[in-house]
Amino acid sequence: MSKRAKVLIVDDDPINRLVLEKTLKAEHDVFLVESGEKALTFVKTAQVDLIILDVIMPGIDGYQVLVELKENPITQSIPIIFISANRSHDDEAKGLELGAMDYITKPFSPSIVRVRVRNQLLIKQKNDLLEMLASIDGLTEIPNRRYLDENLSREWRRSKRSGTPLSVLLMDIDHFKRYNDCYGHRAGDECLKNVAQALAAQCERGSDFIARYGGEEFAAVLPGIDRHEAMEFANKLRNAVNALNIEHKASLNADHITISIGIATTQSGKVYAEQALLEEADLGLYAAKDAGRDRIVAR
Ligand SMILES: Nc1nc2c(ncn2[C@@H]2O[C@H](COP(=O)(O)OP(=O)(O)OP(=O)(O)O)[C@@H](O)[C@H]2O)c(=O)[nH]1
Repeated sequence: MSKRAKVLIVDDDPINRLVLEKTLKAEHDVFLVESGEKALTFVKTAQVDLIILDVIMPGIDGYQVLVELKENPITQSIPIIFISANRSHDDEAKGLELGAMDYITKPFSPSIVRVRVRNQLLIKQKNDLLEMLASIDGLTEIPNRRYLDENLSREWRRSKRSGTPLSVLLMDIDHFKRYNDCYGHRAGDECLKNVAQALAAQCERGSDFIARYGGEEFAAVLPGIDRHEAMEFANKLRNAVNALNIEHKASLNADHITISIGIATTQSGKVYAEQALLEEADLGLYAAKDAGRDRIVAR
């Protein structure tokens, strides 16, 4: 791995904790907790790349910790290696069936633990890369529709649970067919790429993102942002595209590339359902096009 991985060791036996720490600390950043409860609290606030989990512990046991980690979308992809004095095949099978990546029996060989941890971290790194590649649009290099659908769904549930607003923006490049016809498809691709990068560069908060919705359409998902703030953000996006000043002599509304934007917010008098949020933003976009393009309409 290019950077040191963070490995959490969960074991109620202080000697085991020390030996595991000594085994791994030359290669990884190691954190130690002595119970399942503390492990669950730890992963809520700290990012962890791998967990070595004792099975038998006072309080909640390793199996239960694993079940809870797998139920939480934030922790479900952390690889878990069980470490246990239980040498029965049934126990090992149970651990693996619950979703552990590996099962090591005590007493363990430090050199084998080191290699097994390294292997699991490599698998995790490759899985993360695949996941990332599957979520990025090949042309514009911003998140794709798949990423949008998954994350909008999650943000919508979070907004519903917490009662905080969620705004969605749909954007479309104006008269893009005429741009392709005038400058050619390759120039059209280049234009899409530049517009996408300019839009994505406006997302300063980690929770906001802009994805390619399809063709020459983009969507922004803004958790915690109300209608007024969404309007301000949309203005920033529109200005950013105008500032690119990409010549478009075939456009019917300007001499350069412009975008139209529709906005929908969960708390604008109505509480929209997840899909209705996109449909409302689309109605806003349609109204912005209808009113002359290069403008914003909030629903
Ligand atoms: N170059 C390029 N063009 C694309 C891509 N995806 C979609 N398009 C083009 O985008 C154009 C969209 O055209 P329309 O939906 O008619 O809309 P428009 O010309 O932008 O007009 P308004 O939306 O009404 O302002 C079509 O000509 C598509 O071929 C792409 O990946 N690359």
